Amino acid sequence: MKIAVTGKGGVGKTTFAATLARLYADEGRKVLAADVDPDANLGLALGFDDETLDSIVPITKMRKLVEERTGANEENQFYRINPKVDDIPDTYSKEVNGVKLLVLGTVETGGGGCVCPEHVMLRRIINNLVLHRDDVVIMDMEAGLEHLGRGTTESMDQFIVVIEPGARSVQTYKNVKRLAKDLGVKQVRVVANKVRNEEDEAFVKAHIPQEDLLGFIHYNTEVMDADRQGKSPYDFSNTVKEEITNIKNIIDQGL
Ligand SMILES: Nc1ncnc2c1ncn2[C@@H]1O[C@H](COP(=O)(O)OP(=O)(O)OP(=O)(O)O)[C@@H](O)[C@H]1O
Repeated sequence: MKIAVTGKGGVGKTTFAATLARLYADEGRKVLAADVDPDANLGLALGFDDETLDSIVPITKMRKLVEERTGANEENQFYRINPKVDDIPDTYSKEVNGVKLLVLGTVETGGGGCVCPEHVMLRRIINNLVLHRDDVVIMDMEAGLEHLGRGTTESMDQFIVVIEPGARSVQTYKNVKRLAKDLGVKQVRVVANKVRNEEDEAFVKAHIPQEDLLGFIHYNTEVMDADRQGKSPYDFSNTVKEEITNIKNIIDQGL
């Protein structure tokens, strides 16, 4: 199962991605969670301690590794566009609560899809995760899709946008849907988070087609408490766990 979770900063992609990862791990599945976010914080939500997290360097910031694999350095502007990366997920991930975390970080492409060595590495690792791993892969990504090539998206099982009940989030969903269509993604699905009441639910239902709506996660102060204490929301809120379990069931049934 390969799942990409996208959305604007702060909407709750990390909360959702981390909880989903832990639910799969609880079933005994091998789970790899990849953090492809400039504000990489998936580790905390999975349950890592601060010390371990401080020791993790995102792959895209490992200059030596990028140089070694791509052949690019200050003198050499030419580099391999197909660097070897298949060993990277196992070598550079760390495990907690049954989930392996691989922090990739991100590369600023200015929306134009730069072809710097770091970006080549990032795209190739993501491609490798999606095409060549047989376990569950959950990617926590920023809204842009520039790290995904067509070959990658065609093999992705779920493309999920996390939104809040508001016009700006709906706009993000529409933008992602447009970009995703160009990349051959069959369906972009939505998880509406921080839903407070029936009006919020009605707003979401009015703006998101029924077939794209995976479910709701309600606004819950336990999630904020977990965040404040640097803990996994999974260990703090049974309600959110149940809501995300319901969403997972829909995903698993292939509905
Ligand atoms: N259902 C919820 N109820 C209340 N607060 C929530 C809920 N979901 C997320 N939050 C809070 O919203 C904030 C952002 O959540 P989270 O880090 O999961 O979002 P994100 O989209 O991954 O953000 P970023 O892009 O900055 O990584 C956190 O403080 C989190 O505790």
